[in-house]
Amino acid sequence: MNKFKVALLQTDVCDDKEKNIENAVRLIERVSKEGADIAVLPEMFCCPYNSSLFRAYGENEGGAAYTAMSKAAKDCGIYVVAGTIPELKDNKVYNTSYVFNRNGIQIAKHRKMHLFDIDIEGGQYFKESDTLTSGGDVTLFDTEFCRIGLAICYDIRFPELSRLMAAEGAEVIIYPGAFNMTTGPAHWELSFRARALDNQVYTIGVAPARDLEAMYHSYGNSIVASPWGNVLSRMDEKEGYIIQEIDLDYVKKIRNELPLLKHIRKDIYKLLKSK
Ligand SMILES: O=C(O)CCC(=O)C(=O)O
Repeated sequence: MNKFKVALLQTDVCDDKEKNIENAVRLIERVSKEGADIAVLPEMFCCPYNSSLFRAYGENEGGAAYTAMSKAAKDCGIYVVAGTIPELKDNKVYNTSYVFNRNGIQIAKHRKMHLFDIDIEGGQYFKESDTLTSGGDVTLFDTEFCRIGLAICYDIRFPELSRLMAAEGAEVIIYPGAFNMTTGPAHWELSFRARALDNQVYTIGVAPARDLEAMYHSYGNSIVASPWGNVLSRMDEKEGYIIQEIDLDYVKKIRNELPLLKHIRKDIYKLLKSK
């Protein structure tokens, strides 16, 4: 099985958690009927992207959003990368992505590792660390197709993380994300292309649709970049979805023709996990 289809669900996110969940389920059902194998939701798909709201919209593992995503995966027989959900645990809040297999069983969980604390003059300010706690694990999961790496938005800016995932066998890396109107136009596509090119993987980014009434303006532009570094699919800012075929033979072809990963000089430098 060298090919599979991934659906990027660029959802509208409103201030009603239940409506956001229903909307996600509706789109999962739709893309599963169109033959998608994996459905990917955006970062904070059930919660407005606003630090002060994460706790109020949060839930323990097994809460309403979690359960609905697991059920949708099982009902539709599709993998669901459940964007991210604010996860409550021991009085902390994490920005967490869960993955469910075709039976609705959780097979992976990534807590955002790099918190998005930025202050760009005349542009975007955001401080996730006001309310969020960072995760500490590199996350990969296996499907019948290939091994897939999972990270969240700002995590893409740290090339060591994607290189670790490629070294551990990832051929695809998925990033639920939500860049903004300052950094999105400047760095979103570039980051997805760069991580894809460096590691000779497919990179997939899924963002919420843009809502100009919201406090945070998502850039949208959900994207798939190829192991050659070009863009295969890219949306605009509106709600919708795309289904992109992923060809794993192409990963092998690129890695054979331009063997970057074999040419790493491990005798001179090494990337080490510190735990
Ligand atoms: O890295 C960026 O510019 C945006 C990151 C972001 O929005 C996030 O991590 O949620």
